Amino acid sequence: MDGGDRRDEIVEEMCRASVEWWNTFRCVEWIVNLTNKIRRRRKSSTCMIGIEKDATLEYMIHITKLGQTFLELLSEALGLKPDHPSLMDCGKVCSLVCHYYLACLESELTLGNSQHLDPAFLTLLLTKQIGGLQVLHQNQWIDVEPIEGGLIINVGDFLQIVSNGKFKSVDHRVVSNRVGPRMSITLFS
Ligand SMILES: O=C(O)CCC(=O)C(=O)O
Ligand SMILES: [Fe+2]
Repeated sequence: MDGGDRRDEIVEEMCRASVEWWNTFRCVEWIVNLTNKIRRRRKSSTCMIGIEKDATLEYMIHITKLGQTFLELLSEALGLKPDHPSLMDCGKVCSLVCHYYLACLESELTLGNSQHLDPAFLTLLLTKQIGGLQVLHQNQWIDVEPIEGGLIINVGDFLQIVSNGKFKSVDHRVVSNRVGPRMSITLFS
């Protein structure tokens, strides 16, 4: 993803998102292509506690690149050059976190993940089918529906700082579900 023909349009949408205080983005179809590519190479991978090590490493490489492309687009949305160093140095260090939320019969009594902001530039979140993520927008919790084969990208604290508050760190939480388990893989970049 580099925005291709739609690059200008995407940058404009990002500007609008910051003005309207939506700091959650959806990146569709990216995962479908990547999963197919990784699957073709699966045979050579080594299993580590049920997680395929090679596939995980390959996923990290691609998603880190995607995070950097996203930062380029955000730079442009801030009126900077896409390779502006202050933003390009961000996103070089990242960590991958996997969450496993059990189904909960009394889901109204608890949360999967309580209200918080992410201490990162961007959070790139992969989750399938089961919802639960909510973002706080104008004092209301809004459901962020998972997109099959897509990613949810949230602005974190550091991006809020380097953008002088133009992009806002997303206040979010994960509610519990009666169905499950729900899994998510988060890259903090
Ligand atoms: O599991 C999710 O959907 C969100 C996880 C999250 O907010 C986090 O890892 O910081
Ligand atoms: Fe988070």
